[in-house]
Amino acid sequence: MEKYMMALDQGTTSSRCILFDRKGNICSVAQKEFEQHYPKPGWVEHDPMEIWASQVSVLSEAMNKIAALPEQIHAIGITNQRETTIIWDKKTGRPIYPAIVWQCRRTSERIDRLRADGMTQKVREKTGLVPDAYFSATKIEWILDQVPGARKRAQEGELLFGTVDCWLVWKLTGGAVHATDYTNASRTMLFNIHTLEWDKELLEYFNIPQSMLPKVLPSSCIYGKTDPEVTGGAIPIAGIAGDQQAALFGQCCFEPGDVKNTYGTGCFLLMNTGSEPVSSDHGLVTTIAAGSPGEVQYALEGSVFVAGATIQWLRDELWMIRNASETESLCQSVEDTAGSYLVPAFTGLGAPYWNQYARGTFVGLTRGVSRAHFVRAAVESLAYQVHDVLEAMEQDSGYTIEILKADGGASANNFLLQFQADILDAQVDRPGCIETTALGAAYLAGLATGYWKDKEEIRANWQLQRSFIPSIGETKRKQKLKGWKKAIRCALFWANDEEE
Ligand SMILES: Nc1ncnc2c1ncn2[C@@H]1O[C@H](COP(=O)(O)OP(=O)(O)O)[C@@H](O)[C@H]1O
Ligand SMILES: O=P(O)(O)OC[C@H](O)CO
Repeated sequence: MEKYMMALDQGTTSSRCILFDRKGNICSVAQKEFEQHYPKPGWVEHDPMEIWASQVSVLSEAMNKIAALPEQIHAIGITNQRETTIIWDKKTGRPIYPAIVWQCRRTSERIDRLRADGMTQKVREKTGLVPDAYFSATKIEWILDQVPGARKRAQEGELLFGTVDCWLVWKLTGGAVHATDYTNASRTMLFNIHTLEWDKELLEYFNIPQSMLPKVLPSSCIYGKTDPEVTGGAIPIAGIAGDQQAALFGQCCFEPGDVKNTYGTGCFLLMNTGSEPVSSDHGLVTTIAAGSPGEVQYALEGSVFVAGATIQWLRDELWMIRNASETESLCQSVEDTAGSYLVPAFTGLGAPYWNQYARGTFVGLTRGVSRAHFVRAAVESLAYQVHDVLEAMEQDSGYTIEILKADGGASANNFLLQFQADILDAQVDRPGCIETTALGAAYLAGLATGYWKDKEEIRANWQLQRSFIPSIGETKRKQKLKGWKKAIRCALFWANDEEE
């Protein structure tokens, strides 16, 4: 009887379930988009029950598509949008507030206060992170402050916190397991990445009771078994990793210096730095990477908040395109952007700028700018943002990045990857399977349960689909980048009335 490895990939805009075989081939896939809520400018929320319902529905759909039985699922690996914060009642299992999504800016001013309190350096040293509303800590604090009675209930042990992986594990195990993994914990701004423990001083600073936090385990280990009521049989949950660390693993970036970039809702460039954390002087964060059983590895990360989301915006708000893939031929239909640049700083700018008050801008407009030029400027903005992060990464790590491994939904766009190679002056490689996030989660679960023997067996599955080789001269490249840097300067501090 054929056995499969199941990956549950709970992303920002959709929930996916993929069944893989031993070669890493996709045998079945099901995907469901869910609703994004924007209750106020800069706020982003999800309904945790909708996340759960969509995840369970794709789980069944993926199995039904190939008539797979529960006993054919060797194990489950979970990967997820990171930082997104859910707090629920331990007894009823009901969330006490919507999920506050990683993109949400509601706690920006709280971060200003944290900086004024002189906490920046401490946070950096302990957690590896640049203080920002992006991470979970201020989101948890906000819910405990704003939901009537929440802090008291948390102190009395009635409430639980979890990132999305933890929420799914809790639901999948029928409330038996409250746990997360090192990679997700390292995104909360409450976890000490050196001691691998929740940090008491930070918990005290944010007034968050430790009793509401999950147990933290390695990414590749058995967390528990699913409730047969939910999955039709008890299946081991044997891997968890935040989606970007899962993609790093799925791309087989096992050695120090290996780099991948995922082009999804945002763009996330990660470099494996091995068993020692490397700290950044150029606006990157230090984070925990997913390791095979028994090892802890670190990564440097540059997070770009808005990437593929720009393409969705063109489709849903501006009605410039009907679907994302249309952008490729539109971009190719014009020579360039006619001198225009789009900076999609819709929720501020992440790495390497970390400017909470930056906002989107479109500059260089002339009467000759057409829809195709606009769309091309939008697609090019993904590549420029990745360029800025990669430049910082080379400075921090001391490595020259000659090959960038690409994945994620928008990496299907050939124009984008060619432009990326041009603007980086580096080769960009796209693997046969761009679902590397899900694949990484499957690998982690498979290594913990013996479905795959070791990393070497996994590495043999990685296949190149296409390489993109730089094709523009240095003068043109520098000229384009100069325009981009000017555009960035226009976007910085836009939403902060006190800054000039
Ligand atoms: N051919 C394409 N060209 C440009 N962008 C694309 C293309 N296909 C998908 N996208 C963008 O990629 C994103 C979806 O990628 P995915 O990896 O599924 O994201 P996530 O995991 O963040 O939900 C969407 O924002 C979509 O607009
Ligand atoms: O869901 P994605 O792929 O946009 O990833 C979101 C990141 O994990 C946020 O840190």
